[in-house]
Amino acid sequence: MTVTKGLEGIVATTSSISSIIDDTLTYVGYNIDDLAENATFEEVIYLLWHRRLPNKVELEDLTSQIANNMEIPQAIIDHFKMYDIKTVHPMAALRTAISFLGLYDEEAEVMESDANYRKAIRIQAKIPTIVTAFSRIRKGLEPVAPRKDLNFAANFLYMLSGEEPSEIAIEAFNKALVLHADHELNASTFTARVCVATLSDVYSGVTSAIGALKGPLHGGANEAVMKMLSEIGSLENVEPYINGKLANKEKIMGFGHRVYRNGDPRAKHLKAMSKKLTTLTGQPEYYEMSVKIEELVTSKKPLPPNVDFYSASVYHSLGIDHDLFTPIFAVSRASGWLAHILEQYDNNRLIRPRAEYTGPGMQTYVPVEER
Ligand SMILES: CC(=O)SCCNC(=O)CCNC(=O)[C@H](O)C(C)(C)COP(=O)(O)OP(=O)(O)OC[C@H]1O[C@@H](n2cnc3c(N)ncnc32)[C@H](O)[C@@H]1OP(=O)(O)O
Ligand SMILES: O=C([O-])CC(=O)C(=O)O
Repeated sequence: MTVTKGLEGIVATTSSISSIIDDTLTYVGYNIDDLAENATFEEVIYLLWHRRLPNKVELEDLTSQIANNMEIPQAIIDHFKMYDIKTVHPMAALRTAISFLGLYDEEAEVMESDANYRKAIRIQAKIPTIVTAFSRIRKGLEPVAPRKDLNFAANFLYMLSGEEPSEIAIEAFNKALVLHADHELNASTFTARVCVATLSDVYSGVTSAIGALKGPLHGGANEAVMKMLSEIGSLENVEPYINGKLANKEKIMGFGHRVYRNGDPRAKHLKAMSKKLTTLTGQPEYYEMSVKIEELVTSKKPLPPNVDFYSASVYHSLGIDHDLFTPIFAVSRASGWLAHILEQYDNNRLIRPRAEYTGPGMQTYVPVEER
């Protein structure tokens, strides 16, 4: 048996959803740069789920299906109100809420592909409502109901703050959603596929994926980047802080990637947005610190920034609480998870690799009294 730690380089499935070839990311053959500049998140959802861009009617249909499904069961709101949620991480709340949501879906256990598609719509539509409701309830505020006249990005920002967001904020948030939507066989997507490959249900697949995204080596890195920026606090402190971390062999969050070797193509878009938004909101120091960290880290190690690095200062500039950064990643990545879940069902085989055993050799059972 040959063990490949972390399954590096192992090709575990075929997929027609997204690809990373020579450091270029495409969704269904469309370069991420093209989509980031031009597409709405709703178009990307359609693209990932249907493997083609929608025409106007198809896009309107998907948009209205999402708008009609954004409300969440009162039980989820009551549940959030029941606990002292100030100490609960929003990713833990989201993981629990998606699982809970499955209890309110009459089709949860129906495995036909049409029913699975309908569940995909419902989950995608309700994720922003869940995240924003949680955020408001823990601040002692009432959740804000979604509005049918706002697009996906605008609705999220509106439900979060209760105020209509600016065009600049909507455009930036939409772009962030587009950039995070899918990423080949990343850890959370793989988790979702492993789960549903047992022919478990869609809610189980998404719940498992949220658990995997939460970790700081994956989606949790964006919150960790913001923690680092806050700890650093000033331009002068960048060098001693980063040098100290590297000397202690600690990881610098938001840097490195399992697949990209010459840089993550999404990072440049977030970097440009970070520059624009931090300037607009009068907090240029967050961008300046980030650039200095990038210069320092890349001068010492072949570790370019990944998608999580500049997204931290982007979300911070949008006035979003730092522990909501990873739930926002989930709001976007749900579209990719759901595409992969549907693809897995379409061509399923149980995913079950092997482990090389390294424990003791054969032993003989000894009764507890004799041990
Ligand atoms: C959306 C996403 O999931 S993007 C990734 C988000 N995660 C992060 O930003 C966390 C920081 N980065 C990392 O931990 C890693 O780079 C990962 C998890 C992204 C990729 O991990 P792997 O491919 O397993 O690389 P691995 O952790 O083995 O690192 C290889 C070498 O580079 C070093 N390295 C990798 N990333 C970093 C980093 N961010 N800071 C410092 N050193 C690093 C490792 O210490 C290791 O060094 P060594 O060979 O001297 O022991
Ligand atoms: O692909 C990965 O390993 C992590 C990543 O960048 C993502 O999920 O967006």
